[in-house]
Amino acid sequence: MESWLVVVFFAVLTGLYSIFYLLSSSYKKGLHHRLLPPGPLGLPLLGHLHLLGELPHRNLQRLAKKYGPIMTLRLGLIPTMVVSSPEWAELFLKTHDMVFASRPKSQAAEYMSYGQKNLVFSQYGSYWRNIRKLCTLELLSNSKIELFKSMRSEELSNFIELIKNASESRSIIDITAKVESLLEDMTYRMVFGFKDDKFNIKSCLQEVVMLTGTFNVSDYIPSLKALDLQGLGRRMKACSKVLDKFLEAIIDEHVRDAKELHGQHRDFIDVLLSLMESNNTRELYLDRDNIKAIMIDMLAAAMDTSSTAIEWVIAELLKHPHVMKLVQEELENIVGLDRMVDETDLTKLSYLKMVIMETMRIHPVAPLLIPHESTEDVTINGYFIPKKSRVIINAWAIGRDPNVWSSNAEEFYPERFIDTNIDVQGRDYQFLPFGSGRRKCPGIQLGMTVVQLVVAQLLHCFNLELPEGMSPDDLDMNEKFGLTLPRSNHLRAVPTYRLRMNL
Ligand code: HEM
Repeated sequence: MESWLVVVFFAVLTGLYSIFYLLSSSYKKGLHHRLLPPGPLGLPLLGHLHLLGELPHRNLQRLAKKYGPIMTLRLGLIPTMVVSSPEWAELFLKTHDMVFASRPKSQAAEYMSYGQKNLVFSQYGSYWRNIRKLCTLELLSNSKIELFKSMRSEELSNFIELIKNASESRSIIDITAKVESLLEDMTYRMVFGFKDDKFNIKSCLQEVVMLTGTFNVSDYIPSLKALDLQGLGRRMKACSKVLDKFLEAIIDEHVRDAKELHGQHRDFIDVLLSLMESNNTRELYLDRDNIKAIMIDMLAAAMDTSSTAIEWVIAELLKHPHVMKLVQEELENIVGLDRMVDETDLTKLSYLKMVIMETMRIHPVAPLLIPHESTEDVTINGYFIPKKSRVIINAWAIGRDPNVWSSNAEEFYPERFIDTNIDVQGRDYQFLPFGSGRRKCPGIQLGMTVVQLVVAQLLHCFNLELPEGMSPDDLDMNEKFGLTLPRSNHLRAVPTYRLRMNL
C-alpha cells in the first residue's frame, strides 16, 4: 500500500468511522435486496481505493480475473462498476448507452475545466450536445481536417528535416521529444492559428492529462478534500493559473484582430468568439470561461493522445524489426523512394493501419477510457447498477483478453487483423481505442490521420534503429498512468535517411 494511503487510513479512520458507518449502512439499506455485481471486500472508508496502485488498469484486470467482467468496487464513498469484457462493454456503451453517457464531477474538472464547462467532462445534456456539435463541425469534420492538410505537411517536412540533419552525424534522437513538439505545433496552428513560442504550456497540458486521470482521494472521500493528501489540488491550481494566463492572452489577441477581420473566421477561436459576441444563440451560451475550457480540451486531446499513440507504434516497431521492414516495404511499393508520403497515400497503406490498430489494442491511449456516470438506477442481466455509479471501462484489459484475442493476446502481431472487419470506430467491443457510443471520441478521423501520417513519413524517410548495444529485448515498455498511458521513459533511436530524393 502506498504510504500516503496508510497515513490517510489511520489518521481519519477513528474520527470518520462513525460517519462512514452511517453512510454505508444507509447505502446498503437501499441496496441490500438488490444484487450488485460481485467484487472484493472493501476497507472501511477507503473501500477499494488502496487496490488501484500505480497502474490501475493492470490491477483492475487482475481483480476482474477473480471477480468477473462486471465488478463492483467502492472507491471511498462512490459505487464503481468496472467493465472488462466486450459483452459487458456493449451492454454499457450501446444497449444502455444513454444511462451511462454522463461524466462524474471531479476536482480536476472543477479546477481545470472551469467547472465542467468543457466537452470531455461536461455532464450529459443539452450543453454537452451543443458543444460537441460545435467542435465536430468547426474543427473535427472531414472538411476542416482537409483544410489543415497543407499545414500538417509543412510541419511534418520541418520535422523530417530536423531529424535528417541529426541523422547525418548518426546521433541518437529523442523520438518522444521530437514527436511531442511536432504535435504541439500542429495543434496550436489548427486551434488558434499560430505556434506558441512565448508561453511553453506543453508541460502544463501534459500535467492536465496526468492529473485528470489520477484517482484523487478528494473525489471519493469529499470530507478529505481540504487536506489535499496527494497534493493534487495544489498542482491543479498552479497548472490552471498558468493555462488561464496563456488562454486569456490568446483570446485578447483574437479579439483585437477580429476588428480588422470584419466577421471573417481564421480559426476555431474566431468561431467561438463570434458565437460569444452574437451572444448567444438560444441553444448555446458561451462566455470566456466556456471558451477557455473548450480550448484546453482541444489542445490536450489532440496533442497528448496522438503523440502517445505514435510513440507506442515506433516502440513496438523497434522491438519487432521484421514488422518495421514490412511497413517500409509497403511504403516503398505504394509511395516509392523518390518522394515523401502524401495524405492521399494513407488509404492504400493497409499493413501500416494494421500495425497502428495492433499497437492501440495492446497500448490503448486511454486505458480506462474517460469515466462515465450513470444517470438513473438500472438493472442489467440481473445486476443492479445504482444511479450515480462511476463506470470504468477497462479497454486495456479487453484488448488483452485471451478469450477474445486467442492465446497470443499479449503478443504484438498485426496480421491478426487480416480478413477481419474490425476497425477503430467503436462498433467492435473487443477493440475500443476511441471508446463507443454517445461519448466516443469525436476526434477519431483527425487522430487516425495524424498518427498514420507521422508514422508513415518517419518510417518512409528513415531506418530507425535502437542505440548501439541495445537489443529489442532491452527496450523498456513501462507505462505512466494518467487519463492517457504514455511511456514512462522517452523513446530514443538512431535514424538513417533512406529516400533517394534530397530534402
Ligand atoms: C490517437 C488519437 C486519439 C485517441 C486514441 C482518442 C481516444 C479517446 C477516448 C478513448 C475517449 C473517451 C471515450 C469515452 O469516454 O467513452 C476520447 C474522448 C474524447 N476525445 Fe479523443 N482520442 C484521440 C484524439 C482526439 C483528438 C485529435 C481530439 C480533438 C481535437 C479528441 C477529442 C476528444 C474529446 C473532446 C473527447 C470527449 C468526448 C465526450 O465526452 O463527448 N480526441 N478520445
